[in-house]
Amino acid sequence: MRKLKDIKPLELKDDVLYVINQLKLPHELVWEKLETLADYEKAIKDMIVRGAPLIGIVGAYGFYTGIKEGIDYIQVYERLKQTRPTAVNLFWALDRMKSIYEKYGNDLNLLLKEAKRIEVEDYHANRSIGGYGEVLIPKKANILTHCNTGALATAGWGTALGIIRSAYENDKDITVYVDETRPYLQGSRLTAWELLQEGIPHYIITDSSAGFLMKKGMIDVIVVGADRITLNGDVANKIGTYSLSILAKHHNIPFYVAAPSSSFDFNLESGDEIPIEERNEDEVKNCHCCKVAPQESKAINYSFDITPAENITAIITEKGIIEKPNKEKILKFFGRKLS
Ligand SMILES: CSC[C@@H](O)[C@@H](O)C(=O)COP(=O)(O)O
Repeated sequence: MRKLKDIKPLELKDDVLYVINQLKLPHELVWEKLETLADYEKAIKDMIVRGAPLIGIVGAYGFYTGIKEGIDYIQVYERLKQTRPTAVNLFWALDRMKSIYEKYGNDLNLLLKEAKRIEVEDYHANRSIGGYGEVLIPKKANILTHCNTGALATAGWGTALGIIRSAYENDKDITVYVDETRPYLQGSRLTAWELLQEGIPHYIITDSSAGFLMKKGMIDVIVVGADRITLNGDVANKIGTYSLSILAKHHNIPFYVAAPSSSFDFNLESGDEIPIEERNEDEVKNCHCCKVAPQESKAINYSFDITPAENITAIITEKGIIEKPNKEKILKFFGRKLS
């Protein structure tokens, strides 16, 4: 069994949260101190922290911080809810914090405990997803992944990248093909950085190379994460995931989605109902400080897309695997009734 590093994107010290500034990676490892509710709002909005599970965890600590500042709890809840619209984990975590407040009042100890619990549960969920998922990875495999779903996007280890970590930990002979993931470059900046830390063999590829690599037989399996999964098994994830799922279907390559239960939205029937974040067009026209397009051109910058359930081979959760997901299977899996 190989020994892997434990990368943590956040650390609580003397009641104050420190997070890795993901805008500065891979060139600089800078820790930011989040001291006020406004710091938390900015960190999530500006993507200093990102990744569905991580923004849920940071949101929970943000709720605690807002209450500590003496701000009305509904205001704290609403302000944090407005930071990013697509990943349901943020709303799920804020609902947990709000219900603790409504039950016990502003008991800061209890609120901090709940935020820590959300963090620890996520780490364990990832290890479990890794355990279930790595069984699906052949002994020798070329794996394609999109965006960053690793330690940096979660409380540690990761979801889709957690499966890759677990496969490598279990001595599998794997090579990872990392979509660079335009425009924010979560793949080339963050996933490649994590794989380097672990010594996992990998190649960064341009997003548009994925189809050609599949055609050439260079990809055995695709694993991606999720920002929200609806009752019928549709998945919102980083823009480009939908195209990958079509390519996977065409080339008959297994397409797996890895996500904790906190990514499921039982209130929505299908992916059509998921609010899709549109970010500033400048992110497309400028790559960090470098202008890569005429500034007078308009650009479209949807941050996520929807992959229909029919394109998904299986969803891997911390509770087990849902093969060929649909509403009936998802309700049965979570022990919920049809409404
Ligand atoms: C475990 S992270 C799963 C998803 O959140 C991830 O694939 C993704 O789309 C992240 O988007 P981001 O815009 O970087 O927050």
